[in-house]
Amino acid sequence: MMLAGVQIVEDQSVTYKADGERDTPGGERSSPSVPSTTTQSSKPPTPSQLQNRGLSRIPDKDPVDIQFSNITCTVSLGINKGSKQILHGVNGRLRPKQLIAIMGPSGAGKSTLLDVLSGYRISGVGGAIYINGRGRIMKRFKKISCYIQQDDRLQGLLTVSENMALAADLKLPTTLDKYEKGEVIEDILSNLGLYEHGNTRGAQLSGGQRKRLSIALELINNPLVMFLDEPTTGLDSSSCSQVVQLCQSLAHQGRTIVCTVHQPSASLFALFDHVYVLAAGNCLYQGTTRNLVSYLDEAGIPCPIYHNPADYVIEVASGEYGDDKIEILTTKIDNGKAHNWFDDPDSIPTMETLRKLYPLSGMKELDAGPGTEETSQANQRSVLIKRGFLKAKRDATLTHLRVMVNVVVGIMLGTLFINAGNEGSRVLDNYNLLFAILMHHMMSPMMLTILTFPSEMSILLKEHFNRWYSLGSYYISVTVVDLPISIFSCAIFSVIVYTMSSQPLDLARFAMFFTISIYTVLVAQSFGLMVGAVFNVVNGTFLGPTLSVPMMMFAGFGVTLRDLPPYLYWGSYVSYLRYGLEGYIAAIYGLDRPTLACEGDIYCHYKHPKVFLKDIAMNPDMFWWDVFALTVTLFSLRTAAFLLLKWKLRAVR
Ligand SMILES: Nc1ncnc2c1ncn2[C@@H]1O[C@H](COP(=O)(O)OP(=O)(O)OP(=O)(O)O)[C@@H](O)[C@H]1O
Repeated sequence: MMLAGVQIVEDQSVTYKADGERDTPGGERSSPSVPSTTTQSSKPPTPSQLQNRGLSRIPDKDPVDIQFSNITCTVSLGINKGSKQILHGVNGRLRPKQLIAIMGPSGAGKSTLLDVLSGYRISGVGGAIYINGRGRIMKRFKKISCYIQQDDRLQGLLTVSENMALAADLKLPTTLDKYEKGEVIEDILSNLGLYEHGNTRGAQLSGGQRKRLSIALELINNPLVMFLDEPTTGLDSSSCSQVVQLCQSLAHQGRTIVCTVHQPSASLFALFDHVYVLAAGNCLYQGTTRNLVSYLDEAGIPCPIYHNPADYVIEVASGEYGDDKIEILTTKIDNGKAHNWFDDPDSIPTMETLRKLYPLSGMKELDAGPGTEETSQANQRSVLIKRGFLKAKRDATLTHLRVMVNVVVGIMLGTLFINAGNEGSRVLDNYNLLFAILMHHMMSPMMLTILTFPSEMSILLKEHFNRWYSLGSYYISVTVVDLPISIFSCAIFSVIVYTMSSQPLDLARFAMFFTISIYTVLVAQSFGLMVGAVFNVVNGTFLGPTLSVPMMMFAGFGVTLRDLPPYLYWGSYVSYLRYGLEGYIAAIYGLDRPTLACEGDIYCHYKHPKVFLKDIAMNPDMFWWDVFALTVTLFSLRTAAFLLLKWKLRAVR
């Protein structure tokens, strides 16, 4: 069988032809200038090779046939800017045991179609998707499918083996013991050529290895349908063919594998069984890879000899040969309704036949189980906590730098305000120190969260969509993992600054001081989480500090609470910094602190703490009220951050 300039021979290997006519068996010659590219590495595996290479866990469930009809996708362009339709009622059929490429020029809607088919995109989507003849039920479909997005969202701090082991703990039934899970992991890693890289961290893998690890992670629960967005982007030709050959062997084992590809080389193109070509949201062709050239011929847009048909069809789709050609092809394929270019189109079962072939009773097992995820919430939490601590141990920013910053800032503030805590003439200095401590506890955890959470967010989106865990389990684990690190860094900072600045050496006062410090850290972090969950790094970095300014204004530091205009007094109730500052004052100057010592004979206005407290209009007896207000703020912000995360997980789709 010939594609233009590319021959697909019996064993599906690819050779270029120097010249000559199409479909003339035996008439092919190799050109010295265009050498034969049939090499072992580009050769797709033969059936026996496949048996050796494929995963030993061949899917034991029914293969999946996907049909979609009249799919539209419309996105809003913003307030008063109208909307844009990306997909214009496309139709198609994705047959099982096939590797299917969705192709088209940039902006044609490939990723959008994949998002819709995988169920990732839900807003603005119209049309119908049928799975084995029945309307797609998302909960059921998610159990048999996975979506691997273009950017590899991997845990860079964990090694390949750790990534796999933790994924196995989340995705395989808890009834399997570690040896059984280990066998699954070994099988996948060996087949994907990653076994030797088991001890390499995710961040240190090459592009091709990262892509293979992304696939390996999703293969753990043996999905029947895999959607891959641009799995070859950014890879060299050898890595590209490795990844596509891998997809091909997985497909031929009984899975339905759909990939978007940009502009595959002829040899890569030949590895796909089926192609679905899009142009500006319309279908130009669907059928076997081999039939593409004949299709173009028949449509009167023949592919020139020596031209890679994949390149040619993309040139046509991008309108290089005129928009009328796009229209001709869209009409010819009936926007994806026609199946004439499939192999043996008459044997393609109808929806009714499929329903009979795969009766509803077969879904019983699939529908069993209470949750969407594979394992219980308790198991998800414990695995995520384990993963969180492993990451925290190695995280240079969130853990090591954070502890270092607390030590360094503690020493700096301690040096700057040395002995200010017990000196009657330096009460105002000490007041400044307490405010500076409050600022430190507010800014560093908030900014750290705003800067680091958006990258976590993309992993959360992928893993949550692919049913690794629920948002609740994730959120609890994040909170649990962070708590000891926050307590540890806050404790170090507090001890350093408290002792260096000579605050009263009284355990009760230190405990009060530390309680307010840790509350401030946790509240600021929750605020950062809220901002980080909704905004990207750039907007978050701007909004976090900007939104914190009113909190500082209402803390009672620059303008005392007494001097706040009555119409702005409400601000002091919502500012957690007000409770923080009041709490610090209660810890240091409350509890009937005796008169302070004054150095020399100078006049010490504030050597009587009561005078100072009166001037700053703060009541030292409000400590427990402050703690209560901070507790309420903490729980409110944590709940708000959770709800915003939940909203975001849906809103991005
Ligand atoms: N949320 C959105 N808002 C506005 N336009 C969008 C949105 N999402 C996608 N588009 C537009 O829809 C078109 C199709 O996008 P899509 O990402 O599906 O294309 P693609 O074929 O995958 O392109 P590429 O190969 O470059 O990734 C593009 O013009 C894109 O700008």
